Amino acid sequence: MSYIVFENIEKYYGENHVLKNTNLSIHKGEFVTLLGSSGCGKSTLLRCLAGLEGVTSGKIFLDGEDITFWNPKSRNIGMIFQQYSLFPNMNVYNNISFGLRMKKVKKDTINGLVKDTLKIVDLQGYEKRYPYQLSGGEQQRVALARCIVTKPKVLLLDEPLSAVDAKLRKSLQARIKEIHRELNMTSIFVTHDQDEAMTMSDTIHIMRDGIIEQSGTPFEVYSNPKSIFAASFVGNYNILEKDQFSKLINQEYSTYSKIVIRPETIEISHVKLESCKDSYSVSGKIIGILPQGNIIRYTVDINSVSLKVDVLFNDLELYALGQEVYLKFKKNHCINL
Ligand SMILES: Nc1ncnc2c1ncn2[C@@H]1O[C@H](COP(=O)(O)OP(=O)(O)OP(=O)(O)O)[C@@H](O)[C@H]1O
Repeated sequence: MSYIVFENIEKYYGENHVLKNTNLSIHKGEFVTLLGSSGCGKSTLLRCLAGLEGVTSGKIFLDGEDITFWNPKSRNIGMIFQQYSLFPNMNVYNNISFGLRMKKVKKDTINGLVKDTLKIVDLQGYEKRYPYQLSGGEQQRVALARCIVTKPKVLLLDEPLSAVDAKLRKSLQARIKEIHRELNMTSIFVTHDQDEAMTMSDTIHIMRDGIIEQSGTPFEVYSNPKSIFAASFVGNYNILEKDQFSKLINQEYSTYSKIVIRPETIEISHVKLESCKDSYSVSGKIIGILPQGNIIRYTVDINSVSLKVDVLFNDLELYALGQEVYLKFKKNHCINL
């Protein structure tokens, strides 16, 4: 049975129709990511679950109970935002213990819980520091500690890493994943960063304009996007019109769809690559070279059609602008959408 269920959710802000008959089910212990462009309703969905916003219509269930009209406190849901939102006048201990003190938990119990939680977020010894004495990453870990110390049923993370630099972001991603595994806490993560979604999630829900466009494991949505929108969100697909594709393979291609091909599935060589029944072989000229970390992205012109090809940046062959090259790609890697 699903642990969290959004059932036919409609949400209007005045005239603005934000959630449009949104349906979504999440299992207990799952790490789920909502991935979508700015303004598509990701935060609104989280805020409705936390009870910070009411829904216009529809129902929300948590652990078998209809919580649609429950007040936020009784839902037992923790939420972390992009802004660290710590109390600036409280030290780390008091920030973390705040929720427990409000619940009138015994002092000894609080001490134990804060100590255990500081260990989980790797901040032992930071109890007396104030937020201004912490780095951005440390502040975000305190915010995480403050949230998990009350053992919420669900952890909501609304772009918690968008304000930290790229390197720290990677290590916090890993830490959040570890904590999720240790505590087996059902978590919903919001991002518009596809790499982050791929790294973190058991399931990705791609959201578009208030509806869930596609759901699946990172592998499923990456290897089998169901729409051009989904393809443009996960991976860097070559998206070709039918006419362009026909020009590319130099034969009439008889579907009315668009064709998408992932750049890393295309083989490139300076020698002719023999075609076979399950693949296409073409030749073209390098018209663009773009190093991207450990990958080089070549743009190749084939019969006036541009194709991006990604190659691992190792000590194998490099190609020069203007060079004639041969490409080969499998027919089952050409996805019709
Ligand atoms: N409190 C509010 N009052 C009125 N409109 C709002 C309110 N909160 C959000 N909106 C509008 O609802 C729409 C969805 O906003 P939401 O914050 O859910 O999007 P999002 O997908 O989380 O975007 P982002 O990635 O930019 O955070 C936007 O058009 C936004 O302007």
